[in-house]
Amino acid sequence: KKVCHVKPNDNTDISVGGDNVNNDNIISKVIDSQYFEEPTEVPTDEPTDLLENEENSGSENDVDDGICCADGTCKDLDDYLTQCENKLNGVEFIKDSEDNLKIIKITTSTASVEIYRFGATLTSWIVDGEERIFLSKKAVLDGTGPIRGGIPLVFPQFKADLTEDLPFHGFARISNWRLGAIDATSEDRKEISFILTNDEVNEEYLKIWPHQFELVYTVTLDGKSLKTNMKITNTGDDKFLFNTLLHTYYNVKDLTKAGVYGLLGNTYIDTTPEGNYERKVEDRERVPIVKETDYIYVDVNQNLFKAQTGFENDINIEKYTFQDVIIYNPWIAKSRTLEDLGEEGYPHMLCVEVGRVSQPIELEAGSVYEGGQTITVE
Ligand SMILES: O=P(O)(O)OC[C@H]1O[C@H](O)[C@H](O)[C@@H](O)[C@@H]1O
Repeated sequence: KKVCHVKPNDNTDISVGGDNVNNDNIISKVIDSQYFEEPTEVPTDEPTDLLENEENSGSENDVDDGICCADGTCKDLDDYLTQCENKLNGVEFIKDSEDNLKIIKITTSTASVEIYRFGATLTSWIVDGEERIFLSKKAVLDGTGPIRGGIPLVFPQFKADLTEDLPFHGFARISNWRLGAIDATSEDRKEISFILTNDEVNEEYLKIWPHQFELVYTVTLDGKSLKTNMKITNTGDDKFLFNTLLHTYYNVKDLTKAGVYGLLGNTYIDTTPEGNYERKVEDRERVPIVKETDYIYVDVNQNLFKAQTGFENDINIEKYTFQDVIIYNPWIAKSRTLEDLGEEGYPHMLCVEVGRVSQPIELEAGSVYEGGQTITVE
C-alpha cells in the first residue's frame, strides 16, 4: 500500500460554524459532515505506510506543513515529489517547463481527473471514456487568471459581494495551493487534498481581507462518483465573513437536450439582464437551457439534482451543507464579452454550482465549516 499524507497540524476544535444558524441548522450540519466524513483508513498492519497518527506527531521527523511519505519520513513538497513520484499507483505529476508541479492526474479503473495546482481547479473528469467537465478551448492555463471551465473554487467572496477591492469570486481560484494528502491505495477509489492558508495567498489580498484561515479541498474519485469537499477553518482569533461555491462547469454534448431537475418550488434570484434580480419561484420540474441563464436558488432544502447534458447518461448531483444552487449559461451575447470562452464556447457548457452565496457565512475563531457535493454518472 502506498499512502502519502500531510501531518496533522493542530488541535482545532471541530465545531461547525454557520450563517444565521439556528439549532436545527447546526444539527443538520453536524449530521451532514459526520455522514460524509470519510477518514482515511490507517493500515494498522503496515504502520510505516502512513505517518498521520498521534504517535508520530512531535517526533524528530515532524516538519510543519510537511508531508509524510510512503518511505516513512516527513518531507517537504519537493522531496515529496521526488520520493513519491512514480510510486503512487494511478497518480501522475505533470510539471511545467521550469519543473514546477502544474497538474496532477489521477486514474482509477473507471475514471480519471486532472487538477491544476493553480486554484486547485479540477479541469477534467473522464468516466467510461467520456469527458464530463467542460474546459474552454480558450481557457488561460498559465496561472495568470482564473481557469474558464472545470471546477473553480469561489472563496472568500462571490462576485464582488464583500468588496470590489478583492478579485471577483475571491482569491482561492487564482492562488497556488499546496498539496495535502494523497491516498492511492485502492484501484477504484483515490483521494487527493489541496491546502490553501493565508500563508499562500498574495499579501495584497490579505490587506483587504485580513484573516487567518485554512482551506482543505478534497477530491475523491470513487467508481463513477466524484466528491469535492471544501473544509474551511478559521485559524485566527477573530470571526470572519465569507462565501464559497464549487463553480462546476459540466461538459455539454447537446445544449438542446440540457436541463436541470430538482429545483421545483424553490425561490431563485434571476440575475440575468432580463431578470433584473427579480425573485421568482421555480415552477418547472426541469429547467431547460434556452437563453441566458444565471439563477441563484436560495436556501434549497432539497439535496438531489440531476443535470442533463446531452450525453446518454445524466449526472446526479448530491450537495451537502451548502444551501444555494446556481444554474449558469452565458448564452450568445455574454459569451462574446468573455474572451476566454467566446461565442463558440457556450453551447458546450452548463454550470450547476453548489455553495453559499446568497448571504455571508460568519465563522467564529477556531470553527470549521464544511460542505460539498458528490456527482455521479448514472
Ligand atoms: O466569469 P466568471 O468570473 O468566471 O464568473 C462566471 C459566473 O459565475 C457565476 O455563475 C455567476 O452567477 C455569474 O454571474 C458569473 O458570470
